[in-house]
Amino acid sequence: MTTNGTGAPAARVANLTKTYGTGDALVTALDDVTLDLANGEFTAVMGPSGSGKSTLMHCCAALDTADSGQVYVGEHELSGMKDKQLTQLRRDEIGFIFQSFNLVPTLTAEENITLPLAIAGRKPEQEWYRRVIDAVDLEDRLTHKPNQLSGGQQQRVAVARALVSQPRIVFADEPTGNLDSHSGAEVLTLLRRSVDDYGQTIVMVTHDPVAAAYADRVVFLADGRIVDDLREPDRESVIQKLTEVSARVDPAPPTEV
Ligand SMILES: Nc1ncnc2c1ncn2[C@@H]1O[C@H](COP(=O)(O)OP(=O)(O)OP(=O)(O)O)[C@@H](O)[C@H]1O
Repeated sequence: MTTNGTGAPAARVANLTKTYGTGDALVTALDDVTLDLANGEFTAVMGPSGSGKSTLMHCCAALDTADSGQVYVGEHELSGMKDKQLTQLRRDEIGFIFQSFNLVPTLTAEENITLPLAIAGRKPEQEWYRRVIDAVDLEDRLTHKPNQLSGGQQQRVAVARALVSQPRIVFADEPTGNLDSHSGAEVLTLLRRSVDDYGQTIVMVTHDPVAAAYADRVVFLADGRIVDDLREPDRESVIQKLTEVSARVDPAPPTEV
């Protein structure tokens, strides 16, 4: 297996290209993308609809494969791995948070949180588990089923589920897309704290400049390419960059974001 050397970033893609369809229907979803995702950093991925954000995240998270280029998660190079190894990697090294929460409706909050560990035949590391439950502030909701919880509480369960196995990297796909701004802020604060307090690495796709401002870095995609990279973003600088990126894609005068 090819490795990424010592001191590797949490994840790295190198010269990643992915197309869909053929002939007139050919779409280049990713066009020679190279990106390092540093350990302990919170990265937001933004860009117009169809710019390749989900494709990039799915390739990084071993949920999809590219046509060419390399994807590393830690020291593992994904193209060299068999299906069983990829399943193990997803289980042991990667956490996922989806827009639609994706909780199991018949299980309690606590059972949902510990499900990935149960599947892996592992028990939660007790001290870490308590810290996660404490951080997501769900102590009195652990025996509730998802339909007895608000959207924000359900997403906090999903965040706890992603964090409890101490994955190398967490991928979040529009984690606040279905939440009101107050619940969204709670979830984003929680993600931010997991980076600041525990050194968690997070990659989040979002359309929301307010959500992106919680990150350390915002990577902008357009037409399958990385076209900008912003450090220490705030809402205004993100809106400014988004306007510039949209103008590059569509030469019509930029509209207000
Ligand atoms: N399964 C597929 N078959 C064909 N084309 C696809 C497929 N998945 C994605 N695409 C195309 O690849 C390009 C990138 O799509 P992708 O979903 O990665 O963009 P995105 O930036 O996540 O968009 P959005 O913000 O709308 O979710 C788009 O042109 C899309 O239509």
